[in-house]
Amino acid sequence: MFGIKKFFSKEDPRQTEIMNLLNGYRSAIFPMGIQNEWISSIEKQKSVYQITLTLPFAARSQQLELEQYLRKDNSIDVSIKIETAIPSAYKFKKIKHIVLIASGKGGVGKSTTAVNLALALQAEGAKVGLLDADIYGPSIPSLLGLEGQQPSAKDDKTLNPMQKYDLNTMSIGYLVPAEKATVWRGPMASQALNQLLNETDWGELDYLIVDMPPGTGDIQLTMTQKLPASGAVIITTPQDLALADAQKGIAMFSQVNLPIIGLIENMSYFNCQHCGGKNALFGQDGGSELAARHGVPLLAEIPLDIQIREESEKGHNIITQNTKVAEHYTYCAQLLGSMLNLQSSDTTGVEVVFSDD
Ligand SMILES: Nc1ncnc2c1ncn2[C@@H]1O[C@H](COP(=O)(O)OP(=O)(O)OP(=O)(O)O)[C@@H](O)[C@H]1O
Repeated sequence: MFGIKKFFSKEDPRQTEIMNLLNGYRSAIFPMGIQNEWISSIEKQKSVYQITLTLPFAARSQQLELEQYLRKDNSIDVSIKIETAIPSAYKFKKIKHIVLIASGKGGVGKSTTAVNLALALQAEGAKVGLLDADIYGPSIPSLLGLEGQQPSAKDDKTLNPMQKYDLNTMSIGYLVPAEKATVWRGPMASQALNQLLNETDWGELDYLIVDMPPGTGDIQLTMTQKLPASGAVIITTPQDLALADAQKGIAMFSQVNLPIIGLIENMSYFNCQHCGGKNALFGQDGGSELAARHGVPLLAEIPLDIQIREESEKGHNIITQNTKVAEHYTYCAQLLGSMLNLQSSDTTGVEVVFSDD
């Protein structure tokens, strides 16, 4: 990485002050501040300092918070531009990170969360693919409004991914009628996943988000072992049964030494339309307690929201609609990228602790 100093036109104490302030900034997304090698340039144009940051994870919309921080407490007039350059150690083909989205139990909103996280990562500046590994119940085609469409062949051996909202996606649902896949036995399902992963021309991706089949049985374990993943995100709801199954998911990934990037509690609460208050209809704090018990980050508490269900059913992109609900996924995507960056950095690895219970 380049040193910031060479971009200074001449010694300006304000530039050093900005650098120091950015180094000292702390938030959940930047637990260790903005590092010097991420500051590409600081240039004064008229009275405004133009700052370009090149981050190793996708967090484009952090620009506003950082500008506010520099302006408010330190009265520096700044304009920040955030670029993304995720370190390019390819884990598989030209894919930098494969991230598994899993749940111990069906119906907790795993696929919906996988799609919205993929879209949020993309909107924040990453190049993203989405692989539907839920061989028995593929829902990615309908969540992206691509039902009934089929991918084209690149050559005898390779398929072009289906594209929607700038995501590259592949699903068994594009290739086989649903009733056929549901009768497949474990080895066939696992082989189908292998083919979807290996025989798709994914192109260059920062993240490949994989929507795993629900559950923690042999099929999920075999699939996990076959995927060269960087880590897993577990989706749960606050209900006791879902939490108990999420715990089994944590145990399954620990068995194969796959880091848990974090837990997402979906359908956490409901915003009452009348009083505006939060209604914890499925229980309270279950996700945060489970995360704390296992030493994994809680990446988000996503509300039960009618807009999520309605827009998902229509295959719409809720992330680009700038809704309140989109903010949850955006923040979660930034946190996921930041955690993954910390986990994959040699010097600053986050220790993930698994307890026996
Ligand atoms: N936060 C939410 N608010 C409202 N509805 C939601 C939310 N999350 C998911 N849903 C809805 O819940 C239903 C189940 O979601 P989804 O299909 O994503 O679950 P899943 O865990 O992937 O299910 P399966 O395990 O069967 O594949 C869908 O109708 C979806 O629109």
